[in-house]
Amino acid sequence: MIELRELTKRYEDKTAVDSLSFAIRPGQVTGFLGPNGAGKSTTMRLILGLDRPTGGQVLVDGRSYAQLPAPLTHIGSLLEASAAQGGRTARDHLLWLARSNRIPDRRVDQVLAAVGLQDVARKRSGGFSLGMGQRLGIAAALLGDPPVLMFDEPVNGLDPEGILWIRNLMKGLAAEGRTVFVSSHLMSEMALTADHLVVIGRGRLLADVPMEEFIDRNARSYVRIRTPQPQALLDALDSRGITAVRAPDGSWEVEGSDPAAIAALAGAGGVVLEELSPQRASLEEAFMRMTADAVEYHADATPNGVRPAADRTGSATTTTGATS
Ligand SMILES: Nc1ncnc2c1ncn2[C@@H]1O[C@H](COP(=O)(O)OP(=O)(O)OP(=O)(O)O)[C@@H](O)[C@H]1O
Repeated sequence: MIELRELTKRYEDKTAVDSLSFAIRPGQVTGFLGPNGAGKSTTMRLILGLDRPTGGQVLVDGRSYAQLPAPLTHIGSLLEASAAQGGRTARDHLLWLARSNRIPDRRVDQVLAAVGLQDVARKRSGGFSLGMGQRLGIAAALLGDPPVLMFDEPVNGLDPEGILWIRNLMKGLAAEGRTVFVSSHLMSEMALTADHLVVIGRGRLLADVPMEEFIDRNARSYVRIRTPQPQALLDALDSRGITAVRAPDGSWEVEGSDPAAIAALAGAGGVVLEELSPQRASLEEAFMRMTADAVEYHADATPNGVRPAADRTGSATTTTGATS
């Protein structure tokens, strides 16, 4: 378990992490989301003792990182910026880490095999591709067989097979009862991987909820219906006080009713249906809605960055004030 208590980090006049309190629990994958500059990497660095908090504290299995006798056996991590020394072979890099954490040498070959790098174990990591480098970083995280794992943007640079591998790895680690904390900007991937979400914006906690609840609370779900008999459909729905709204593409949308209930009403009214499909909001949609006010860096929506003249008056777009 990782526990943050009123954790705060200020850099001069910038508050990167603002009184964050939450717990990352074992047995599930917890996704860590936030717009650019929200404070995710800073939070992860504080968890690993790479930065000193301005206020509050963070504990890994009840102790601060500095109090952990062999840290890699308590928490394994892959940070975006973490890199092996390019002149060393993959195996030597891991051996060096293992020995400084009292981990037996044989574990090095186990983790190299676990991440699929056994064939290049004796090659210098400087020549590795981005994906191979990520795999080496993950091997290092797994080295101490730790109960807590933390990954910052782990799928960066990985091909589809690598992304699937990471997803299954994380789910597997959580299923073993470990604490898995992962940040990513890839919403579709996060939706497939995480059970729980922690969302921050401008250093502050915005949400700490199960994935399903986050989507349900922050985005719209509805049933989409297509019929050649719209009036008959509206009448059938109206008999139960259900309202359908016409979408621009000619379909009808009903919120707050399940497809089975609508099918039963349509069937009873003899209404022909060409489509009846539940439309579940995406994590991306929910995330955009929740963090709209916490986004510091907005880009113009136009392809060349030049807004249409009509849009150039008033206070619209570009960058909002970044103070918190
Ligand atoms: N060493 C530092 N000195 C000054 N400001 C910093 C430092 N590190 C981070 N910041 C600032 O703190 C804020 C949070 O940065 P951080 O890198 O933690 O965000 P993030 O959520 O990881 O962003 P991204 O998604 O873009 O990686 C940013 O405004 C950043 O500019």
